[in-house]
Amino acid sequence: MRSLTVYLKNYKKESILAPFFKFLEVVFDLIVPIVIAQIIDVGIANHNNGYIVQRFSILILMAALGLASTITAQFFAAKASVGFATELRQAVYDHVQRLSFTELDTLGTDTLITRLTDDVNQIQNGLNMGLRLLLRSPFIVLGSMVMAFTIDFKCALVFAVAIPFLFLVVFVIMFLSIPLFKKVQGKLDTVTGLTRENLTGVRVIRAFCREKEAVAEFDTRNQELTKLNLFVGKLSALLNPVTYVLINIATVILIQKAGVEVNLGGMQQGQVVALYNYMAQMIVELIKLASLIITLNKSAACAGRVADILKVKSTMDYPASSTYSTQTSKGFATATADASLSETSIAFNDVTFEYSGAGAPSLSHISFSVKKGQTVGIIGGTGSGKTTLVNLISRFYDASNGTVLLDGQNIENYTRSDLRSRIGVVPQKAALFKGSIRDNLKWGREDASDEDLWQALTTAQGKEVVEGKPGQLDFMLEQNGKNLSGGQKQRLTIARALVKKPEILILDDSASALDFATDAALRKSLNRLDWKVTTFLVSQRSSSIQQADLILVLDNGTLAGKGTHAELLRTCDTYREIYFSQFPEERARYSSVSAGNIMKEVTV
Ligand SMILES: Nc1ncnc2c1ncn2[C@@H]1O[C@H](COP(=O)(O)OP(=O)(O)OP(=O)(O)O)[C@@H](O)[C@H]1O
Repeated sequence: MRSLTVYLKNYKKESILAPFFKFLEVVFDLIVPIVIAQIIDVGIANHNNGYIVQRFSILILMAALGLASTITAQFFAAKASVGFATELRQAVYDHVQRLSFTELDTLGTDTLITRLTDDVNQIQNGLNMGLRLLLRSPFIVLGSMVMAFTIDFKCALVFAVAIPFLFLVVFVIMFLSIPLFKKVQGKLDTVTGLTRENLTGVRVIRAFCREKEAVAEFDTRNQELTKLNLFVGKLSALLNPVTYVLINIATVILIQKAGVEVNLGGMQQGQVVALYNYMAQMIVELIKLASLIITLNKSAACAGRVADILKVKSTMDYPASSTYSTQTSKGFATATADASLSETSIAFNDVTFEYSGAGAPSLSHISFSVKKGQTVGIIGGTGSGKTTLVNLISRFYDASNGTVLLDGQNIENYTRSDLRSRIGVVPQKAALFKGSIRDNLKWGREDASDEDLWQALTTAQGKEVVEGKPGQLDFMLEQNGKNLSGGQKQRLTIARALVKKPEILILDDSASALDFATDAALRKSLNRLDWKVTTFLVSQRSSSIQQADLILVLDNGTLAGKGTHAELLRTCDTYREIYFSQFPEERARYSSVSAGNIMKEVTV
């Protein structure tokens, strides 16, 4: 939590001035009861109107100065807390952007959203209140005691005994509720997650008539959150009655003692009024302190959660500059040392990969190499590891064992920007962002001209889609591109990757929403690109990858076969199984010819 104070460094002046002006306000507040006592004991007692008017003017001056101090303190506290929250939110967001997918998978999106929004807001509130009240309340409480001692020693002892009790109550309740506030935020994460899941999947919920179950589950989680919130609220609410009881007992004792003193002539009535005023000021301050402590507890819990995110270190490092020209990649010679490697675009050298906490590898001992300009088809059953394999090429994850090589060099030796500029990825789930089609396509390359964008759209079979929209490239997409169909989104995401003119193009099942004719047209135009590109085509459809120079067949995380379509039909059972399940008529033809002349017989 202390680590977060670094985000206050640009607001040092404000963080000092806010409590300073609060302190001035306290001084003016503490002078008031003394002036009132003088009006009673001197002005009223001696019927001295001039004195009363003079002291009354002082009271007005104190009030005016107090008000000015309050406003100034509020201004500085607001400036510091809002500025701090802005910097903290930005820092957490930047940090999250630098984390690898391994950390993001472990943390989870829901808690990141709560921490970036609600938690940062709670910290901002806590800081604002803290800067204004954290010093004010103790100043008033201790200041009242000091002033009481200047009036009457015996009566002031009442203050001296009551104050430690009051602080004890405040601290006990504080220590009991801090861990509970952390739990409340955890439950809030769950409710946020459930809300997100239910709202994004609302169509599916309705299609499967699961509304009742979804509402029931939300209700349960919401009730849990409410119950805990109520419990913490009740615990915190104890603070006010307990402090009231203590302070009222102290007031009764004070008035009794002061009354006796006045009767004995040791004190004047005005002084009793002043002592009572100090006690009353303490009540008000302790109530404020109680709500301040509740707010501070909440923000302390939230600050801990935000600090936890900032403590997470990315397990993926990128070199400051690409080191591949001087370093030898693990197990492989440098490109200059081995000319054959310079022809290799991507190579996997005995790669094994396990997701953090998964318990078993998703890819085991994968080895293959792909020449520049080749098209690679990746096929396999659901969950066989196809996406995982291409994610290692983009370095979304690092291999647990073995090496991934790009141009004969360990992929870990490339800078982030170097790597990203070489690889164009079209993910399985088409993701587009709020903005014009032009803005979205330019993610591929900032300086791309409209002509470049249309060219990419033509290749991606998306030209007609954009031509059909009002404003064409200026057509505004809604969040997640939800005003487009699934197939239209896929075409735009493919075009976005092509705008970059990458050396390596990865299409992760990204033509699944296209009809067969469009899919075929897309593959045809990808073969006619005017730059040399190595293409990875992940697909469930045999027809989509049949023409590839190399097909990788995955089965439960292992490489069941690699080769061309014809080779795999001869050598790989898994491939045959997939192919014949999609082209059952070919099975009969396959059985009727010998494995030797299958290449001629099977339609490719
Ligand atoms: N983030 C993750 N954390 C843990 N396990 C994961 C994660 N992503 C995938 N897996 C697991 O890794 C295995 C391979 O998943 P992958 O997404 O690579 O399969 P796939 O062949 O692309 O499947 P599909 O064709 O359904 O897209 C699966 O068993 C899956 O459960």
